[in-house]
Amino acid sequence: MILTVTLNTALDITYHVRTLRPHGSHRVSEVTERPGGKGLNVGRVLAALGHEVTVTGFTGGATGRAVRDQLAGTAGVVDALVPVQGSTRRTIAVVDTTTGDTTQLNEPGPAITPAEWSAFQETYERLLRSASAVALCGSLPPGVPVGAYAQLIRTARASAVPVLLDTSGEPLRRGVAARPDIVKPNAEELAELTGSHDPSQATRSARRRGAHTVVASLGAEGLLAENAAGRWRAAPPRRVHGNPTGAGDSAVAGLLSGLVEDLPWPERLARAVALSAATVLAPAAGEFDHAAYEALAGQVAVTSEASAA
Ligand SMILES: O=P(O)(O)OC[C@@]1(O)O[C@H](CO)[C@@H](O)[C@@H]1O
Repeated sequence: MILTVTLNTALDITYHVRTLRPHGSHRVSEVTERPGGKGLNVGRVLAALGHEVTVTGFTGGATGRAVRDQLAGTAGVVDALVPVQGSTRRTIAVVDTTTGDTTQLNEPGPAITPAEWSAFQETYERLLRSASAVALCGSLPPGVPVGAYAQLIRTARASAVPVLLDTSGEPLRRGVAARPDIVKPNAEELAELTGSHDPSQATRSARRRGAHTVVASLGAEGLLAENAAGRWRAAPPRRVHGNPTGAGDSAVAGLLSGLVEDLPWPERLARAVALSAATVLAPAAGEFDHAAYEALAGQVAVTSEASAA
């Protein structure tokens, strides 16, 4: 199975409003509630692609129960979430239906105790024994050490399980230094990590810091990937409009499925870009428009660039 880790799970609430105005009062025309946090989205997309998935991380309180109840109805996803005393956070995405822009509000998450963190590490080590790959995704809730991902990467590497990291800030910096197989930052996270706003320079710099393969998500422009074998750009055939929440998570699902199927890198990237675009066309994170995915899959342009120095 593929294992995804979401230490800061969420109940994702998406509101649609006609025009979002700061200081204004708004009528919500549509609301959806879904299990969220990046790794849960990755897991749902992987399951929809036909992979066996186990999700772990922390959940607690009434929001945690809502997350678990919905996951229980998701075919192909095994729930190995670790219960905690605190309450799973809510994250709010407000979609302005006039402009198509999305505004996000992410709560910090529950405080995790040292005993809960230890319980998680035991669960993680046990699950790694039957994992073909693991993805470590999203922010850290309060109480989890900032070097948590670095530690989880070292554990995965010691168990010879390929590991992908998708996070930001200091957890990303420390995680990259622990030499993950793949790191998938967006342009902003990559610039913060490396100090460079030039994606080509920044991917190279992130590799020098320890990541074997760097896959940078560049929004509507697609992906830029670099490893010892080469450098590729993968771009969707056209700009798609919709809710981008979770588009990066679908790209991660595409990369992981390609990894366990042992696809060549250009095919992995094409799949990741098609899934990502098809997610923008779906109303909520962790879902994608299947017909659009099928249509886009053959239309992603992947070009090989001069190899990295
Ligand atoms: O606060 P984090 O963990 O960085 O991001 C959380 C989050 O915004 O990311 C997902 C979309 O990628 C949402 O499902 C989720 O709520």
